[in-house]
Amino acid sequence: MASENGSNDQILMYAGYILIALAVLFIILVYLYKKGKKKQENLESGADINKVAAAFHDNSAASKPSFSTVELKAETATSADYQSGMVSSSLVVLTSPEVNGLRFEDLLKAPAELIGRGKHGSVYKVVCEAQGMNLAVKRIKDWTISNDDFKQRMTRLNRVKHPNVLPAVAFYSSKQEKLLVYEYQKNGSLFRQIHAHGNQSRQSFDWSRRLSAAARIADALAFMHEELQYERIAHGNLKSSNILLNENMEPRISEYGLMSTVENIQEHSLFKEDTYAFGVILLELLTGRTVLNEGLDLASWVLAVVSEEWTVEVFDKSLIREGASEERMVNVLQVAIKCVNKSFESRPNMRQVALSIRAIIEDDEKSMDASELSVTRSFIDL
Ligand SMILES: Nc1ncnc2c1ncn2[C@@H]1O[C@H](COP(=O)(O)OP(=O)(O)OP(=O)(O)O)[C@@H](O)[C@H]1O
Repeated sequence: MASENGSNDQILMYAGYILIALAVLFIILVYLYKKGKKKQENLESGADINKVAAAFHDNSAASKPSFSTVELKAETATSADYQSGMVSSSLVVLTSPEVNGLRFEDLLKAPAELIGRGKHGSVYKVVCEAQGMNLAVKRIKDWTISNDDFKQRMTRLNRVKHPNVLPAVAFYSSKQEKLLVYEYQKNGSLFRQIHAHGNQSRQSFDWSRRLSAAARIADALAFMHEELQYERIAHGNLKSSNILLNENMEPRISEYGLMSTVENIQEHSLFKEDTYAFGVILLELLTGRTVLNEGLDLASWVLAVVSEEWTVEVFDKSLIREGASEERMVNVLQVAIKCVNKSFESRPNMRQVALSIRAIIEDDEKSMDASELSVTRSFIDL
């Protein structure tokens, strides 16, 4: 009898174990089902795309010189996601014959390298072998512009072309971040050209090349301002690191229209902000100094020096050494000082600035012709 009771207890105990095991199994199955469902929802809402993009950037941000996104693909989106077009459809490729067929996954697959972190985001160099080109991808986080407004702006900007403005070749937009894709410019920026000390490229950046760069940038800005006057899209973040140099060392303004916002800015001051920024670039070209000097911003430093006496002290020593015309440098300095006027109403618009610089170039050319003529005459006289 006692042994019968004992075996009943054992049966009950085992039944209890089985019940507990079944309950645990049930909980695991419910958890896995919910997780799978959530993943599907995320994919539909595009959250995986962000995850892919985030992984793309975080990986290179960890200062890896390059990476293959084969790992990232496994971690985040599956190849079925790509085939379904869910991922690639998020990248809007603007009309550009050079990047025909560029897809989001091409960007993700390609080796990438962080080349700079700015105030508004980071820039990555991406080598796209399929397209046979190098791209620069700018990632902007937390820009409050709506997706629709952003798309509208990019589409509008794409219709305004100028040889000295670098167009975006593609863009991607989500609530959290925007990606802008540009052609990579291997000769770097105007900032590097002006401020790269002690190397040959700076020495070769002589007066006529500086003046020509200034004229092209001014012409391009004047053109963009006129074309985009109605939509009120200015550059908004103009600086020498956003002026890139193409294969012929000609300047191309990058990131046009990415930062300019119309909120709280009076009707005409928006474009005059660009005039101010252009004035600072002129000062960098003239002085060879960076934007911050001895605790002062460049415009205040120049104004302080100039107000003491009209002086050549501000000019880049390498320009003096090469024998650049002091008169012409002073003319450009006068234009720059007008541009950085504290009151935006008193600043010229970019068309006026462009015309002034062209007039200075003409004077420069005339005086060069005249000096060549006098050299020839003196030879003849001999
Ligand atoms: N298309 C490009 N080709 C080559 N270099 C680029 C390209 N776009 C940007 N760069 C370089 O990448 C670096 C980082 O650019 P980024 O625009 O993020 O910095 P920034 O201009 O200093 O700051 P921000 O524009 O965010 O205020 C800069 O040195 C810039 O010259």
